[in-house]
Amino acid sequence: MIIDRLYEAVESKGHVCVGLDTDLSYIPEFLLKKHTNISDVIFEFNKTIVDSTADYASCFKVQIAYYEAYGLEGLLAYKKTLDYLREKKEIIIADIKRGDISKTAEMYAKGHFEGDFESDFITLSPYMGLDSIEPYLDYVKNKEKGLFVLVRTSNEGAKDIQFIDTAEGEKIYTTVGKKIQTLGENYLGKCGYSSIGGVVGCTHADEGREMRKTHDKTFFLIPGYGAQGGGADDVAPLLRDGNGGVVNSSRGILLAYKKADGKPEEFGAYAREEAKKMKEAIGNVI
Ligand SMILES: O=c1ccn([C@@H]2O[C@H](COP(=O)(O)O)[C@@H](O)[C@H]2O)c(=O)[nH]1
Repeated sequence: MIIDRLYEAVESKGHVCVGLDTDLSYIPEFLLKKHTNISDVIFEFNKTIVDSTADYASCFKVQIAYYEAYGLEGLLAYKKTLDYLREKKEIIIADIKRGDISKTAEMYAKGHFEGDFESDFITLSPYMGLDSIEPYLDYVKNKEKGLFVLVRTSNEGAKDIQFIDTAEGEKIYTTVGKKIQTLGENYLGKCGYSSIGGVVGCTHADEGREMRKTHDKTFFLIPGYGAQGGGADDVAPLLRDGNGGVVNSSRGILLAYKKADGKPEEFGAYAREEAKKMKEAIGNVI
């Protein structure tokens, strides 16, 4: 099961998941000038970030929106980035947040678990129900692939829907979390966690703490660290026995050189330092 690979990567390298949310405005001027096409610019930036942070990262999350935004050139950069990560044997989470009727989901599964855009894990929205997740399950069971389903997201507006009380007297996100854990029990790895994980932001630590208690088999993808205000203390309640989740930081790592007012040529070194600091900060509180 793919979750065993991720669990082992956390054991050996820590919890940091580097987010490759590469907006052109994050890329230093010297790199923008060096190439004539966008795909090469984005890819060289990503390659430097990957090479610089890999020692401290258990996985990389590639947010597809940042690539789709640049059309075909962006998608070419997306593919080159995935190929490079695979070549380096890094674990790839494609943040695609899909959710659709099962026939369409079959095509999303094929598109992101096979071919040009193949990744190890993808993110899904559960809004359309469990039948929208069904088409991915064969890949989870037989093809070493995994899912992270949105449960309690990191954004402020998460409350608008995820906090609505259900007829059973619990919040929608609680119900979703339970359904994901129940479904996931059919896809457990040797590590005790399921290859069907949940997305739980670290910007609301109290709910996270509750969820961790009941979700003993659900591995968490935890966004919200750094740019969204989450820190190591907020992450700790979401982890369990030193494992159980990976923590994403995108802008915090990609833009570390700008925040420090550092030399643009050294953006990789700043990203590395930030990933190292993050790994250590989380390591110190768990
Ligand atoms: O609840 C969620 C789910 C996904 N995200 C994604 O994570 C990163 C966060 O980026 P930062 O720059 O570290 O804030 C981004 O790709 C989001 O789409 C999330 O933030 N919250």
